[in-house]
Amino acid sequence: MFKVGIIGVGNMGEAILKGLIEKAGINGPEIVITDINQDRVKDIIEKYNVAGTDIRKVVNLSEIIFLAVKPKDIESALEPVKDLFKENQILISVLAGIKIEKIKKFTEKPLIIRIMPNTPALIGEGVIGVSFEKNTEKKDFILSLLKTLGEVYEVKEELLDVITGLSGSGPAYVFNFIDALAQGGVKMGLSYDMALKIATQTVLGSAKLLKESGQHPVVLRDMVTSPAGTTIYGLHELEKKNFKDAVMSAVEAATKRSKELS
Ligand SMILES: NC(=O)C1=CN([C@@H]2O[C@H](COP(=O)(O)OP(=O)(O)OC[C@H]3O[C@@H](n4cnc5c(N)ncnc54)[C@H](OP(=O)(O)O)[C@@H]3O)[C@@H](O)[C@H]2O)C=CC1
Ligand SMILES: O=C(O)[C@@H]1CCC=N1
Repeated sequence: MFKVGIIGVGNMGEAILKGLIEKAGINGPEIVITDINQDRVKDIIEKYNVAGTDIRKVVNLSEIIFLAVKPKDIESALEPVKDLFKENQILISVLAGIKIEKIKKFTEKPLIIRIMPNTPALIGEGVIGVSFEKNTEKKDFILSLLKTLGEVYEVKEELLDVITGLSGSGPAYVFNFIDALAQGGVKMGLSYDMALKIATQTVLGSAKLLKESGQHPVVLRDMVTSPAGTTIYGLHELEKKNFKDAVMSAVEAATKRSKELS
């Protein structure tokens, strides 16, 4: 038996895999993976020293199975193996939008858990929303495993859509913001390389200050903003371009899209 099986080792499957090996102390040979993309399988086996096999063996041989295919591929992944699941297994779906109820239509046997991680799980700095199909004595174990990937928030299943729109998709918004900051620096004369480093540290340092100080973001914002100084001129431009409106709408739109995927 393998401790963990992963079906679909794309961006998220690899993030979970790397997190489990580097942060949860699970050894490569205790993990088995499968993917329809054979080049991907080969790469991942070489990179992490995991086992690779077909999906039937992954389902047959794993205690915990992460399902990390795109929502559109759920049927092609689960239909052929639906009769292979066993009562004592745990099936953890990372699929955006796909409800536990839908997964149970394929199989009633394993305990089904839905998570919504994000890519910073690659370095143990993720956010992971989680909903359990039902209460289980395995909950503490699963939560401790997920905590190695980042901060874990247990929520009612319907709120996983919001977590998807906020932290699941959030890294993409943040990377766009960092790139935009850097490009602003380039427009004003810095090299992109230097501007990107400065933008990245500005976001990281601000996030750390917010977290470690426990202060409200508005208090920290006001600490930066001198009367008639530079910052208020910059903030005014963001206000004119509806920055907060744009960010709130992004979370709203992604949340709605997650609901549509079900
Ligand atoms: N990327 C992210 O930041 C996040 C993603 N998610 C969720 O994670 C899931 C995966 O997303 P992501 O990793 O980005 O997607 P990817 O496309 O990068 O990875 C999915 C992998 O699964 C493979 N695959 C498709 N069908 C099957 C099948 N039947 N059996 C085995 N493997 C299959 C794909 O192959 P091929 O490419 O050839 O189709 C691909 O290699 C999605 O459901 C998404 O909602 C959740 C949180 C964050
Ligand atoms: O874009 C997506 O659908 C996935 C879900 C959250 C992040 N990426």
